Amino acid sequence: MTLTLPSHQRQPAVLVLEDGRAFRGSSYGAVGETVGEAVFSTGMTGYQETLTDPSYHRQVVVMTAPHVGNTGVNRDDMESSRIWVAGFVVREPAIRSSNWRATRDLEDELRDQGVVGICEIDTRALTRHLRERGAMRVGIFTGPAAQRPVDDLAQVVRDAPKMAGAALAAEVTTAEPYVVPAQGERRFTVAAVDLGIKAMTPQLMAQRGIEVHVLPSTTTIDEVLAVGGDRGPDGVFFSNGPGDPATADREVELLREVLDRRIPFFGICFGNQLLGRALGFGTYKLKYGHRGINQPVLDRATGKVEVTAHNHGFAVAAPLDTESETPYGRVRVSHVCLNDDVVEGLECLDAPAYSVQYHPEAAAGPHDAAYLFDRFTHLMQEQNDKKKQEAGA
Ligand SMILES: NC(=O)CC[C@H](N)C(=O)O
Repeated sequence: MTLTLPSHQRQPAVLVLEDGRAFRGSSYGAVGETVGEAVFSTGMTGYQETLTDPSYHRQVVVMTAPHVGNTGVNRDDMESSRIWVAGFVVREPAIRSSNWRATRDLEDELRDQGVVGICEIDTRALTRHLRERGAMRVGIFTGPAAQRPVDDLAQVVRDAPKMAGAALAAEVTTAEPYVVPAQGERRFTVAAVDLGIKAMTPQLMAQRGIEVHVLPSTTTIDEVLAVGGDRGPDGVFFSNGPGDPATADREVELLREVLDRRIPFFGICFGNQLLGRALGFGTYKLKYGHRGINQPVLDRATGKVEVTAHNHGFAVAAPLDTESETPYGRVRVSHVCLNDDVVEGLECLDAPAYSVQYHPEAAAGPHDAAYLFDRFTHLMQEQNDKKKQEAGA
């Protein structure tokens, strides 16, 4: 295990935003260049889960926590098989990892996975800039690339694709279907469409007796219906994932097929945005998004406030104060973010479907919202009971 490089061994590096603002610092992780959308995460812990969350594909993540890498990386906190962030920005890397679960240093992992990063820059100033001007494209240039004129580098950044309009599910989804078995007795079988799924999500379902069939994003309705044999799936789940929900027309059509058949549906994050679209709402890009593990969300049914994990740059445009009439009946906004009133959850009142914009799988994050997984099993149980009654009647 090599220790994180002392600053005198680091290479010069520069971070350049699309509006021309530049921050000079030192290389961190792999040396090279990278571009992506600049976003900031306010999580004080959980950097390994952030780095390996496929929703961060094509995003350069700025950590507002000033000291990163303290607990190294381990085998258990991977949310997928690799790091997905396009780049990583930290104020000060930890000089050494110190945690009983650590298997190696974060910087070694970043370097081995070719993730270009920058450290020793003023991440507070950068975060304030992004809050004021909004999320924008960014480049990190380290080693020889850092010597090029900033104007040239800013042009490289402006030539990179934007996040608005990006369809990215195909780049992160599983190539082949796989099954996560139920723990204990199997009570339900669920088809989970992988738009960038995090490993914790099927785990939390499995703990509740759900056998989870994770399917590629290109899955057809027939493939969904084939899950669970002759009975079909007890429920369908759409995962979190990267990219602009406005581009996901095929997935929205698939979801409508699910809603038409009244199969219980649960969606997280990207899945919430796609339920919104399937119901006829629009989606839009937030100025700088929500990313962190301490965001207050109001459950409007109970009046309770949950402290929750977020990672989204887009949101659903649904009216907060009235129920909406949709092709699938009445729909209400079930959850809102108390920081900015952004829609954080949708509930169909006449169809077995609901979703949340935030992350009840909480990897990393508080477990306040774990009840949403129980709601899925209740919904499936209710629907199965109804079917039995109808068959008996
Ligand atoms: N974590 C997610 O599922 C993110 C959804 C979507 N890509 C967004 O940024 O809003």
